[in-house]
Amino acid sequence: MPVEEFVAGWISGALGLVLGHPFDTVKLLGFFKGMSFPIASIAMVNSVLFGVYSNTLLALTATSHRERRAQPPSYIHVFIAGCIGGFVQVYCLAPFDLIKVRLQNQTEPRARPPGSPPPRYRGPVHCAVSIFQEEGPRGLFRGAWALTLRDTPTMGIYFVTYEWLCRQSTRDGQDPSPARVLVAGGFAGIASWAVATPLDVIKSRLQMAGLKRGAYRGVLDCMVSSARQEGLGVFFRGLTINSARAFPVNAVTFLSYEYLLRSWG
Ligand SMILES: C[N+](C)(C)CCCC[C@H](N)C(=O)O
Repeated sequence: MPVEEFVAGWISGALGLVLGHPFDTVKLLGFFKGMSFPIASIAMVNSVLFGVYSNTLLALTATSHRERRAQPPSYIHVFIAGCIGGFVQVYCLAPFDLIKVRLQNQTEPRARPPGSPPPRYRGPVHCAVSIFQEEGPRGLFRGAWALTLRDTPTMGIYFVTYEWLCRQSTRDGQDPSPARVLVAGGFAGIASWAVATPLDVIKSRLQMAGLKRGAYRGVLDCMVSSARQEGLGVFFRGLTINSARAFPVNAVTFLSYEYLLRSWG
């Protein structure tokens, strides 16, 4: 199994993340604080995504990434490979994403009034250990089903949008220009996040609900009760910030992925 796609996915995920972190944190001070945990986790998750995607395309079309400009795969193959990549990466992403959501949802120590109790989780490792102890090993996968529903089809959309935009105004057999790759990567991020946002809202609610037992019975129950209480607008919460973040993150991720692979021949 060719591994360079895994390595390129690793590095490009880390580079994309550096740009996305301020959007993820949305706190004006300390933008780049606490980045080592997301870098390590997202790099690994991106490596699995791009590695599985590329190797699935190899299995489906018998073309390696070097041959794919001369013999472009069909969009249906790109979509299937993207869905499989998205499905597999969820099992890597789920515990990291849960920890990220739990940490981001606790009030910053400097924002709490004096005398209030200390934050529940002291950092990523403490958070993982506490979830394991308080909610069991399965607790670390809370929201994983919603994450699977969110990422399987939308990663297909992600790679199809990228390929389609790259092929526009690029002559057959030629590599797309760096500007093309940036734009295609950026819009691939926006398109996939636009479709992913409703399930992203549900996923985060299920991940937080682990703290209050019995809050929701599952994905459907969470969808119905959120919509009943807050209206359909609830499914679009965070759409603007997700899209604003998605453009730079995915532009840089695809640019570095493509150029790392090209530079390795
Ligand atoms: C499938 N979904 C839309 C959720 C994500 C697609 C882009 C993934 C990228 N690592 C990012 O964080 O933007």
